[in-house]
Amino acid sequence: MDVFERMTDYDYGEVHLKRDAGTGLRAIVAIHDTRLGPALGGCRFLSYAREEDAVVDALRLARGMTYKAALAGIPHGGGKSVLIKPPTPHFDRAALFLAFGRFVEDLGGRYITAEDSGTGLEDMDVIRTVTKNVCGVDQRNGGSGDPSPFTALGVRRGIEACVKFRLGRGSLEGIHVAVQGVGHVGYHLCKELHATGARISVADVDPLKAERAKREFDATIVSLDQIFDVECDVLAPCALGSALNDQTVPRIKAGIIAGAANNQLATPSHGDDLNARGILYAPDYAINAGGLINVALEVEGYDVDKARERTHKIYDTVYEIAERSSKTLTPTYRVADLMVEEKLARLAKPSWQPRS
Ligand SMILES: NC(=O)c1ccc[n+]([C@@H]2O[C@H](COP(=O)([O-])OP(=O)(O)OC[C@H]3O[C@@H](n4cnc5c(N)ncnc54)[C@H](O)[C@@H]3O)[C@@H](O)[C@H]2O)c1
Repeated sequence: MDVFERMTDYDYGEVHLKRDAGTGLRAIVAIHDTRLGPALGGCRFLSYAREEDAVVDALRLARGMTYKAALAGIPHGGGKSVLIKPPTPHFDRAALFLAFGRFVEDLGGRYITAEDSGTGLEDMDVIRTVTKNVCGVDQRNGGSGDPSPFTALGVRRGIEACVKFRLGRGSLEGIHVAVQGVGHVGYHLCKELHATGARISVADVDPLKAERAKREFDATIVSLDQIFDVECDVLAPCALGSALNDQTVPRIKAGIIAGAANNQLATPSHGDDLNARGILYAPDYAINAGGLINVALEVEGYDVDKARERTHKIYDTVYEIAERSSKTLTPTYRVADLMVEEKLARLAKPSWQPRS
């Protein structure tokens, strides 16, 4: 694999690799941008068929973090770490995460790690014993807890911005929202929506989760496939990535798409298709930043009121994207990228360095 070619593809200057024979640690830390502050991003612990896939995953995800943090106004750059899961089931997990924590510490504060796929609070608590450059630790240790309610709050505010912009309505009362996936975020989103008087339809592969939404929020359950055909005001994808694809985009009846899932557009051209159909799409990384806003506050000292206050600002960000898109006839996903690129280009200061 040509690492430098991949770094060029993803516009990188800095990728760190670490191997620790004693624990089986094989770690990649990708630091995409530090102009706004130290790179912040989760740590994945997964099996990969090829090492190249792990490196590309880190590069792709860290770049996404730069955009998400910059748009949310968080003083951080984008980073991500990928730990390749040892092939043998018999490894000492605590020792491995301790070795990773030391690696993070050696990076001198340029990268701050957190939970991601395959890692949990216990792993962060292990890392915390050897470095302070970690967030998402246990609430008993000053951590920020479950990010999902904050992500859901941000999505509700983003939906409100879209409804105001597109329908001229200052409230969600009577607005019909179809929620795909009522897991951690989708459940809390339904709770937020129900409290505002919105009408809710839901679909989930897990019938118990759909039933819970029906019971608690008077939601109407529809089949997994039908969720894209619901005659509603807002479609909120809150399940997996690529929900907006060749099969689904032509069927969507909603005038607004605003949900929590990451990477909702199967390809950028699906964002163009939505724009051509006159559907207002709230870019995923703009609207789902509440969880990141919440966890990032651990770096300066966690404060739940500040987390809520900052998450509420997602309304303004999404509204501005909708306005600029409408004025410039540019798809919203592209407007969001441009807003980040303009912001980063304005920064004259050099990359963030630790205080001496
Ligand atoms: N948890 C957060 O704070 C957070 C933050 C930012 C982005 N996200 C993104 O939001 C999405 C949801 O995250 P989560 O933490 O709620 O995950 P989750 O796994 O708790 O919930 C996802 C739900 O979607 C359901 N689902 C899966 N496939 C489905 C399908 N085809 N149709 C309908 N339902 C389906 C699952 O059964 C599950 O209930 C993910 O894309 C995640 O990356 C989450």
